[in-house]
Amino acid sequence: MIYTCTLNPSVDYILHVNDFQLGDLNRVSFEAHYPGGKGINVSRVLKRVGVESQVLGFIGGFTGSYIEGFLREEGISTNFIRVNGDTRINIKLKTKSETEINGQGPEIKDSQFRQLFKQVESLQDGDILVLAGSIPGSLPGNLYQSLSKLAKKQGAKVVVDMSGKALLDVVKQEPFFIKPNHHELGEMFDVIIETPEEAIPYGQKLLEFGAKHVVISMAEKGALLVTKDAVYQASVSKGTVKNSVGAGDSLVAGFLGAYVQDGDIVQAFRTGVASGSATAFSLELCTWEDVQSLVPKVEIKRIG
Ligand SMILES: Nc1ncnc2c1ncn2[C@@H]1O[C@H](COP(=O)(O)OP(=O)(O)OP(=O)(O)O)[C@@H](O)[C@H]1O
Ligand SMILES: O=P(O)(O)OC[C@@]1(O)O[C@H](CO)[C@@H](O)[C@@H]1O
Repeated sequence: MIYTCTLNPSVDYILHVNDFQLGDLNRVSFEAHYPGGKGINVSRVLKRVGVESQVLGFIGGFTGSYIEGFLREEGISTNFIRVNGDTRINIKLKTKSETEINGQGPEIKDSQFRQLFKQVESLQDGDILVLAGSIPGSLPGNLYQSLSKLAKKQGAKVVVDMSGKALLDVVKQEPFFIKPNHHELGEMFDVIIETPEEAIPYGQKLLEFGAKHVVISMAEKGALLVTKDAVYQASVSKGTVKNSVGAGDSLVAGFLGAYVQDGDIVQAFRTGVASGSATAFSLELCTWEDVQSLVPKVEIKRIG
């Protein structure tokens, strides 16, 4: 079973404003809201590509109930831990560019935090645990490291999608797959990474530190897959970007979904990249049809 863990879920409130004026009253031309948070997005896309998963994490209040109900309607299994405060609302403002304002999220108490460890302790050999998104301020910063260690002890594979230097400690737990974007990779090593050539040596460092497969996503420039045997580059097809929120999560879901279905890493990479682009070209998360139409258009070449 695949378990996705979102420590700080959100309701994503999407607003399109044609001619946004800071400090003025602006009227929206389009608005929508969806459950959000990286692990939740991964589970929603997995469902669309035909792979079941269970969503773990902390939710609270009316926003938490909305998320739980929405996922239930989509037929996605959840095992949330309830907290006292309200799950956050994250604003995604699309004007000429995209601006995101993410909330802090509710406080998580020790007793609630221990329940999550119990859930991870019950993972079994062959399970996959996806740890994705930011760690709320009330939880220890090294939480992904401890959860990865525990999951590994249970025989589960771990997938991590997080930003910040803490990923350098998490990779010591030998995650099966990590997906920094090129900015996050640069931040980890205090360098600026603009091109695939600049990214490769740092992807290889993450392998040396313990990660098994590293995908470095580079938005419209595609992505790189770095493994111990080879480096692959994927180029993405051109399209009109409608919403890039969740593109990285869709890459993770497409990769995992294809991997659990046929075990081929390069094909998983191709499906992951197609899924990321399919989401970027949609108003919401990608559908199975969107992904299928882009898979043949992803060009992959071995460059190392
Ligand atoms: N403008 C775009 N055109 C085509 N494909 C895109 C575009 N933006 C993103 N993608 C696809 O989505 C994948 C992930 O995008 P990106 O590198 O922006 O991840 P991310 O920073 O984790 O995204 P986010 O945090 O917004 O979910 C890319 O590898 C690519 O396949
Ligand atoms: O604040 P975090 O946890 O880093 O990111 C949360 C978030 O921006 O990530 C998702 C897109 O990847 C959105 O659904 C959600 O609002």
